[in-house]
Amino acid sequence: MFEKGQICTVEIMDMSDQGQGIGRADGMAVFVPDTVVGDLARVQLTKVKKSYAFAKLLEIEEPSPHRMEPLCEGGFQKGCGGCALARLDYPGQLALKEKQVRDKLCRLGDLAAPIVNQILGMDDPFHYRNKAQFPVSTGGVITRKGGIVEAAGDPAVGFFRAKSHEVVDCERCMLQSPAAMAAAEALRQFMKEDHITAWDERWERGLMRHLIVKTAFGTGEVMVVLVINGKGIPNAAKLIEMLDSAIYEAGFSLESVVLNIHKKKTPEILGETCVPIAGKQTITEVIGGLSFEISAMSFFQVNPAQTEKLYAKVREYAALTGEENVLDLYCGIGTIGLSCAAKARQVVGIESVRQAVLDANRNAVINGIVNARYVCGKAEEELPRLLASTDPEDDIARIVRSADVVLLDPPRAGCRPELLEAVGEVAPERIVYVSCDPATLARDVRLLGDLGYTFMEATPVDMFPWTGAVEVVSLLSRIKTSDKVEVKMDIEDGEVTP
Ligand SMILES: C[S@@+](CC[C@H](N)C(=O)[O-])C[C@H]1O[C@@H](n2cnc3c(N)ncnc32)[C@H](O)[C@@H]1O
Repeated sequence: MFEKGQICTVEIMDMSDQGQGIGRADGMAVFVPDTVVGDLARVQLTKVKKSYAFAKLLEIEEPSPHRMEPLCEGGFQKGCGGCALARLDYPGQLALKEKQVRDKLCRLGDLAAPIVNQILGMDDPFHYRNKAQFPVSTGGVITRKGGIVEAAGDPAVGFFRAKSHEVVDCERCMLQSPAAMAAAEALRQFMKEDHITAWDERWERGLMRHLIVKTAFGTGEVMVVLVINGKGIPNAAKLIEMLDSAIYEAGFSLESVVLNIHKKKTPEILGETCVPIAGKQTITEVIGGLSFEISAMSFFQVNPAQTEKLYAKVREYAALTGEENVLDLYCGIGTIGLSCAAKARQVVGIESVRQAVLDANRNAVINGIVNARYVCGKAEEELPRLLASTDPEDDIARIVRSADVVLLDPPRAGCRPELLEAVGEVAPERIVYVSCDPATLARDVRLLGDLGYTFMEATPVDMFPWTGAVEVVSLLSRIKTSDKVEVKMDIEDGEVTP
C-alpha cells in the first residue's frame, strides 16, 4: 500500500495528453511531470488515490534514449502548455503515438491484435500549424470599468499556461507559421501604442479577447480574426496597416481581416457574429490539387502537409471505383468528400456549422465538382431524418440510403450512438473513420462491431508534432451475415480465426 510522501523508482512506460510521464509502481499508475517515456525516475508520491497516484520528480536515474532538452525559445520555460512532448525527441514521439493508438484500440475497442500500421510522420516537424489562436491579456490589472490602471504591464499575446487561463506571452513558437508570429507582434505593438485593453475574465471587461491567424501555406494568403468584446476597435485602420506590413515582411499576404464579436462571458473562443473589416471574407488553400475557401468560423485541418497524407489514406481505404455513393459525415468545408469526388458516383456531406456548409458548396463549385451535395444540421439528427424520408423527389435521401462508403470525421468527442445506429441502418460496405482522439475512436469501433462492422486496420498520422494529440484513419468493413455465422461457428469450435 502506497502513502503520500513515499519515495520510489518507476519506469515511465507511457505519457498523458498533457505530457506527464506515466509509470507503474506495484501495478498502480503513477503520473510524473517532467519525465518522458523510457525514463527510470526516482519520484516522491504527492497524492495517492485508489488505483493511481501523482508524484514529483526527484531524480532521473536513467534517462530515456529519446529524452532531449526542449527546443522551444518562446513560452515553454515560462509555462506555456502547448508542447506537451517538448522533452521527447521526434522519433520517440512517433513511437509513443503509434503505441497509444494500438493500446487504446485493444483496451477500449475490445480488439485482441488490431493492425496498426506505421505512423505517418513529418520530415520537418516545425512551423506546421496553419491556425494560431492567441489569447490576449494586458499582463496587468484593469479596473472594474474596463480602463487600464497606470501600472498595467505590457500586452501579452501568447498561450494559456497549462491548466490555467493565465496568458504566457510568446514571441517565438516552433509550431506556428511566421505569419502568425508576425501578426501577434503587430497586435502587441498596437495595443501598447494605442492603450487597447484586453479582456479580463475576472472583471468581464476589456476589449481584445483572442487573435486568430489562419495561414494558407499553399497560396501564401493570411486571414486575421480579431475576437473582441465590443463593437469595434478604435483606430482599426492603423492596426490593419501594421498587420499588413508585418505579415508581408514575413513572406505572406494579408487577404482578410475579420472582427468576431464575442460579448458573452463564456469561455468559448469565438462569438457568433463575424464582420469582415478589410479584404475578402475567405482565404484560399490548395490541398491535393483542389482549392478550398476557408472562412473565419469554419474548421480546416491544422497541418496541411499531413492533411495530404491523411486524405490519401482515406482515399486508399475508401477504394472507390467511380460507382459508389459516398456519405461524408462531419464534412466541415467539404475537403475529404471533395477529394474523393472524382472517383465517386455521388457525395453527400452533412455538417452542423452553416458557414462551413456554404464554404463546402462553394468549394465544390470552384473545383468544378458537380456530384457533391450538402446538408446543414447535426449528423445524428439529419441522417435518421433522411433515412426516414418517403419523398420520392428527395434525391439526397435516395443517395444516402444507398451509400456504399461512409466517411466519419467527428470532433474529439466521437460519434453519438444514434448516429452510429443510423450508419448501421445505411449498411455501407466500408466505413472510413478519421479520428483525433483514439479513445473515442476505440469506443466507436466497439459500437460499430456490435452493428456488424469488423475493424480491418488503422494508420496513425502525426498531425500535431510536439503535442500529445494524434490523428488516426481506420477502415471498418461490413461482415456479411454468412461471414458472421462462420465466425460464430469457428469460435464455438474453439478457433477464433474466421
Ligand atoms: C474534425 S472536423 C472535420 C472536418 C472535415 N471533415 C475536414 O477534414 O476538414 C469535425 C467537423 O464536425 C462538425 N460537427 C461537430 N459536431 C457535429 C454534428 N453533431 N453533426 C455534424 N457536424 C458536426 C464541426 O463543425 C467540424 O466541421
